[in-house]
Amino acid sequence: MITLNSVNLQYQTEQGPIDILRNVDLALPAGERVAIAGPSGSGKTSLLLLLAGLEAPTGGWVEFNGERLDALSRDALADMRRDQIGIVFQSFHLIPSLNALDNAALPLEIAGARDARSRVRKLLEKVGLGHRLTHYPRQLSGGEQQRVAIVRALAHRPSVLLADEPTGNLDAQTGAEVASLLLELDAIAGTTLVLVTHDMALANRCDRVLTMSAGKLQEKVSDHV
Ligand SMILES: Nc1ncnc2c1ncn2[C@@H]1O[C@H](COP(=O)(O)OP(=O)(O)OP(=O)(O)O)[C@@H](O)[C@H]1O
Repeated sequence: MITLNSVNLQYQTEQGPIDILRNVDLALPAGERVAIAGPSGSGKTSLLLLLAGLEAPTGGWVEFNGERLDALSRDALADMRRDQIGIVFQSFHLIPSLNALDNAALPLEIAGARDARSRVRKLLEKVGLGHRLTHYPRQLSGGEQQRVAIVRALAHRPSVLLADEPTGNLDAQTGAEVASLLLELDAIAGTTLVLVTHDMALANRCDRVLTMSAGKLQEKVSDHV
């Protein structure tokens, strides 16, 4: 279970402080899939950064399985991120000089897993990239690159997958295929999913849809209202 408790996030700028997140409460039971929609600039990415422990709230606190992140040492927080969290970005963020297999295996290898490459190879085969293992990112389509990125994010079996517009750079059909793979792998692993997306068809495939508006989080009201 992850909780955000009266979380505020404020940035200091030359024009003065700006409030990015305002009094956000959220409880994510293990295995739940939550979509977060909302206009550009409303604070969705900032929310993911807080959940990943990459940003600290300026008010309130984040809890991960009963432990407050602000009570963890820097090393403990880094370990928690490495072991428990996977992230998929809109623009893939693969390393250009590594092939698909090496890209996807990198976090596992850093974590010292002995079976990293065989585990990742199996996952890449599962997402239909068995024939692309030695291809570099520039030789892969956007959809293929995102599939590599999804394998990279899930290979270490994190308890939480954070996805920031994972289909945002893909055409509709490729996006739908990548989304299906992401949801399928997530379901098999039972990973908690927080998915930021503008795509309401994708959002509605999650258990719950929340909307972010000017730094406030709300349960989405029905489309038909
Ligand atoms: N380090 C920072 N310093 C100051 N302002 C920031 C910083 N990071 C983000 N912001 C501002 O915080 C607000 C929320 O940004 P965020 O990226 O969370 O929005 P978003 O909902 O994810 O938007 P999008 O859908 O366009 O990705 C924006 O107005 C952004 O300009």
